[in-house]
Amino acid sequence: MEKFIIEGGHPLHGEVTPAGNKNAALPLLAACLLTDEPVILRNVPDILDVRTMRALLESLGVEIKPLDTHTWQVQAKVIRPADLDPDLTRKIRASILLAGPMTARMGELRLPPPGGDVIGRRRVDTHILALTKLGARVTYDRYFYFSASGLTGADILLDEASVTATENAIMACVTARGKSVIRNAASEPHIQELCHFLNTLGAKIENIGSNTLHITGVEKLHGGEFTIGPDYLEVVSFIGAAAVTKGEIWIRNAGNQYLDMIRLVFGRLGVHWETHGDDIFVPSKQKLEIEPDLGNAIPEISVMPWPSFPTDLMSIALVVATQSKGTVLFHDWMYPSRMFFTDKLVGMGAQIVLCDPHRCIVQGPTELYGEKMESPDIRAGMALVLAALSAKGTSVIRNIGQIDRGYEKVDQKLAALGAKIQRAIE
Ligand SMILES: CC(=O)N[C@H]1[C@@H](OP(=O)(O)OP(=O)(O)OC[C@H]2O[C@@H](n3ccc(=O)[nH]c3=O)[C@H](O)[C@@H]2O)O[C@H](CO)[C@@H](O)[C@@H]1O
Ligand SMILES: C=C(OP(=O)(O)O)C(=O)O
Repeated sequence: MEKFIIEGGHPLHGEVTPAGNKNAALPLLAACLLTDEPVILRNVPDILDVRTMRALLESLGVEIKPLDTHTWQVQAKVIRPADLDPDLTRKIRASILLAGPMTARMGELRLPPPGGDVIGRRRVDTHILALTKLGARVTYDRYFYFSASGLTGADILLDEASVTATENAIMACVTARGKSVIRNAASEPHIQELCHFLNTLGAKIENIGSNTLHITGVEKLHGGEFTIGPDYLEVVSFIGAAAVTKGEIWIRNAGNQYLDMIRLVFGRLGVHWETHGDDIFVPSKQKLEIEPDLGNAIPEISVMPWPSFPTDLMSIALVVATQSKGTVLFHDWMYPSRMFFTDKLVGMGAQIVLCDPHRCIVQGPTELYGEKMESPDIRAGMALVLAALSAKGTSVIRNIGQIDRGYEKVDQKLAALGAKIQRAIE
């Protein structure tokens, strides 16, 4: 196991470029199963989850040739519905994304339970609803078994706007016979990217970015090239890191088109940034002050499906709030375990009342002090890094494999910005 040792109190300065979006890279890699021709993917992030997805795809017979660190040639020329290693599927939530393309192309997949962040129950019912609607049979007895003799387009109403279920439904629809409509579809940036990627391979997906997708099935997809967009979660993590250390940074190729709602919410915490083309400048002279609602009411930051504020950024926003003057209520109804890491912030000196598993009140600003902590999940882990960067003294964060799942070389990027951070083996 590895850990980070962080000496806090050093403002970040300089510039940083985000890696490709983890939650786009994973479905795009899975979608390569839909064609037997070569696909070139650029800006593939070098992170643990992507390595796990690579191992899963290779076990199905997919050939993956890195052309350089971030460019892969992927070819699913001859694939087999092999038994997948449960130790691998358990590592990532995105292993469920093999179900749509494998059922579409091979007519079967035996899938051990998917894993991912331990942040509460993670339903797969919506995936089953979508695939069943297209004519697949799904059985579950500790393992999932998906089978089909050809899929037929359908009008699918998702029972919730699940991100990965929408992705599975899209991948299953693009080569299904006839037309499909996916209603109550999620529309996160990675879903939009998956649609654009599939269209470059010959798919016919319309209304991209909306919650009603229209898909006309095509017989076959061909090869192509695609560049994965920047990870907006990493971009905002760096904005947060600059704000809590009172630093001043540039973020290059930040993917500004996806940051509107996030800018609104961070603005309410007193964090502002300038956009220069696709770059971001976070100035050091920020008055971190929480903006109350009308009538001086305590504001609430609540997560919602896209285009609203994403759950994956709540932990980062929460740490920023500990450094802003005022009071704010955070509400994450999606996951029941994402707020428990607040006890670690309280241990560092933050004033937080955890009202229930879904709600907490933060009052700031409070001085934070270095602590020994464990990273419980990817986003809370990164949030603890931010807290440690702004704290007085030295912090130790263990179990950083959680952070490495989704953040590429985060310690090196922070060190280049002037942070005093070291990676060490336990
Ligand atoms: C690999 C990947 O892409 N993972 C992301 C994906 O996970 P994932 O696709 O697993 O998450 P889902 O969108 O399915 O749902 C997240 C949680 O919200 C609940 N829910 C969701 C929508 C809804 O309308 N009603 C509802 O109750 C689900 O039951 C679940 O508990 O999306 C999540 C929500 O943005 C992110 O946290 C994950 O980082
Ligand atoms: C919850 C997350 O990831 P996953 O769905 O892959 O567990 C995340 O990226 O914040």
